[in-house]
Amino acid sequence: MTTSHTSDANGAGATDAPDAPDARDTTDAAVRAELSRLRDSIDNIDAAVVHMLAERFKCTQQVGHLKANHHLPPADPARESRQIARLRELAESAKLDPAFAEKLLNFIIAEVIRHHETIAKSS
Ligand SMILES: O=C(O)C(=O)C[C@]1(C(=O)O)C=C[C@@H](O)C=C1
Repeated sequence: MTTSHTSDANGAGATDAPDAPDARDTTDAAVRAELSRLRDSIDNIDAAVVHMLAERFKCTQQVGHLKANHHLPPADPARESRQIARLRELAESAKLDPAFAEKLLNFIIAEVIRHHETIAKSS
């Protein structure tokens, strides 16, 4: 930003020469740097989530084959209840919304059950 401002959140800019960098330029640069730093961490976390999910699905694929081979049902609601109770507790102690943790686990498990059903049909 190279023009002067009549006012801004810092109260800066009103007395700047038209083409001089003002306080808002400095703030913008600092905010952009902070945003970029945080986004780098978010990208790393998203990558870790994808890798962890890929590992989880590798395990559940094996469970799917085991269940199909032994004529076990794809879903195990009692196991799910224990997982949800455990995850809600973990979420609470990690200051994550337990309802969100439960929704996320249910979303993942629904996909796993779909995979199990596909495996069972094809075996
Ligand atoms: O543990 C099992 O029996 C699974 O099939 C895995 C899993 C899960 O994704 O965690 C999926 C479906 C079941 O209803 C319960 C749990």
